[in-house]
Amino acid sequence: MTGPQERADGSGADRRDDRAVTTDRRDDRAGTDRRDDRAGTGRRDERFGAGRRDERPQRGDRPAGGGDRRGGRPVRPAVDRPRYAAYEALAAVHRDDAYANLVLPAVLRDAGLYGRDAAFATELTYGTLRAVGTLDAILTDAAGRDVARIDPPVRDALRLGAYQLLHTRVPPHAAVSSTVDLVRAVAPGATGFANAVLREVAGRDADAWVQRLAPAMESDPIGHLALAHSHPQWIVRAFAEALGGDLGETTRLLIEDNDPAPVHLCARPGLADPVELADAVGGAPGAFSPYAVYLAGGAPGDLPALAEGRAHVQDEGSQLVAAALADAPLDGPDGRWLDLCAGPGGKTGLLSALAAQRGARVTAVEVAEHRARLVAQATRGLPVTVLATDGRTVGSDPKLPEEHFDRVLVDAPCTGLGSLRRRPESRWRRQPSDLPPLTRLQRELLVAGLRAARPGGLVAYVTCSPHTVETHVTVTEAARRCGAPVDFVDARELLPAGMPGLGAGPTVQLWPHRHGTDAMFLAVLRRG
Ligand SMILES: C[S@@+](CC[C@H](N)C(=O)[O-])C[C@H]1O[C@@H](n2cnc3c(N)ncnc32)[C@H](O)[C@@H]1O
Repeated sequence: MTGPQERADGSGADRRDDRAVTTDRRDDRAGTDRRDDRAGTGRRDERFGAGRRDERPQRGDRPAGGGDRRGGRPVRPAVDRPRYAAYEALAAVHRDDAYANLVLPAVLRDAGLYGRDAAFATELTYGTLRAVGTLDAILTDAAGRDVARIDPPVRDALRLGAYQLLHTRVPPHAAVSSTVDLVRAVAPGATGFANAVLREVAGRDADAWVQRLAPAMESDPIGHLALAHSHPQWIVRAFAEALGGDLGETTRLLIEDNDPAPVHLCARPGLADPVELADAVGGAPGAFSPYAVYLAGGAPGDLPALAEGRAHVQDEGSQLVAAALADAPLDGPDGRWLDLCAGPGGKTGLLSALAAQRGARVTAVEVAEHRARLVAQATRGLPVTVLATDGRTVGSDPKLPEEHFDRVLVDAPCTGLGSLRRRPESRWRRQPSDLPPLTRLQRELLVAGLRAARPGGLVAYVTCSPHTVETHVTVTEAARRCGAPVDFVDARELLPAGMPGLGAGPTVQLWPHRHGTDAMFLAVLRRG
C-alpha cells in the first residue's frame, strides 16, 4: 500500500507533511486557514451558518454556537457541536473502553444537542464505530502508515472524516474542512497531515476503496466480506457457518448489521393492547410477535405505558423466544416457572405477565446484584420472586431444588454476536478467546436448568448469538451431561404459524436480515 506522498514523490513521512502543508496552502485561498482569518469578520457565519445547512440537506445539521458573539459580531466556534460530540463519544469508546450507547446520551446532554443535531451526532458516532475496521484499512492506505501509529485524537478525527466522506451525503469539502477544524482543536500540529490524508480518502468512493483493498471474493470470500462490510473475519466466518455456507445470505446479514436496529416495544399481555399502543406511539403492530409494536422512529421517550409497567422495550425476537416457552404444550402441573439468567428482566417481564394470566409464578435468578434489582423493578406488581444468586446452585440452594420447575428459561450470557446492530463497538471488542469461558458457563447453566426441570418439564435455551459453538454445541453437550433423558421439541411449531425462514428444526435461528429481529437462537428441550 502506498500513501499520498509516496505516490506523489516517492519519499517518506516528512515529504508527506510537506505535501499536507502545500495542500493546506492551496486550501488557504478558499479554505481552512482563510476561514480562520475571517473569524470575527462576520463573513464566516455566512459560510458556516445557513449555507452550511444547505450543504447537508439530508442531515439537517445546524451550525453550532451560531449565537456566539464577540463585540456584537458572530464568531464561528472552532468545531461544530455535533461533530465534536461524535468525536468525544468516539474517543471515550476507544480511550476508556466506554460503551457508545451509554456515553453518547451523556455527551449529547452536556453539549445541549437535541433533535436533528443529536441525530447527526448519533449517526456519525454509531456509523463510524461500525465502519471502523474498513475505515482503518482505508486510512492506513491513504496515510501510508499503519493507522495504529497515528496519535489517537488524530486517528479518531480522521475516522469521523473518512466516514463522512464515504458513507454520508456531507459534501467532500465540508467533510474535509470540518475534520481539519476538529484536528486543529484536538491536535493542532496535525492539520496538514489530516488534510492530506482526507483528500486522499476523498479520491475514491467506498466501493472503489473496497475494490482496491479487499482480497478477491473468489479467492478469499471471508476476507473480502470482512473488509467490504466492516466485520472481523472470525465473525464473518461464524455467520457464514451458521448460515450453512450461504455467502449471499451472509452478505445480506452483514449489510443489515450496519444499519441501526429498529426499536420494538412489548405490550405486556393483559396489561396493554398492542394495537392501541401502536396507535398511541404512531407505530405499527409487529409482524410476528402478538405483543410487538414497531416504533416509527428512534427512542420511545416518556411513554405512560412504559412508566406504568404495561409495556417495555424489547426486540421482537426476544419476545418470540420467551413466548415460545410459555406456549409450549405441557402435561401436568404448570405453576412453577424459572428464569435462570434474568437480568435486566426483559424476558422475565413478558413471562411474568403471561404467568399472571395463567396463575403461575416465576422465580427469576440473576447473579449480578444490580441486575437482579433491575429485574425486580421491571416486574413490579407481577408474580415474580427474584433471587440474586448463581444459577448453577440448582440442587444446593434450597430455593432452587432439582426436578421442581415446570418451565425453565436459560437465556445464557453469550458473545452477543446476534445484536451487533445495537452495540456498534462490540464487534471489535469481542474476541474468539471469549468463547471458551462463555460456552463453559452456558453449558453449566443449561445443565442446571435441565436439572431444575421436573420430569416432563420444558427447558428453553436461548442465546443472542448464532455462533454454532454457543448454540448447537452447547445444547448437545449439556443434554449429554445433565444426567437425565432429554428430547428436543420442534421449536418451529412454537413460533407464529407461517413465519418464514425457520429452517429444518428442531431448533430455530432468527436473523436480522430474514426476520428483522436480533439473531436469537432457541432450543426447546423436554426432560424425560
Ligand atoms: C443474556 S443476559 C439475560 C437477558 C435477560 N433474560 C433479558 O431478557 O433481559 C444473561 C444474564 O445472565 C446473568 N448471569 C451470568 N452468569 C450467571 C449465573 N452463573 N447465574 C445467573 N445469572 C448469570 C448475566 O449477569 C446476565 O444478566
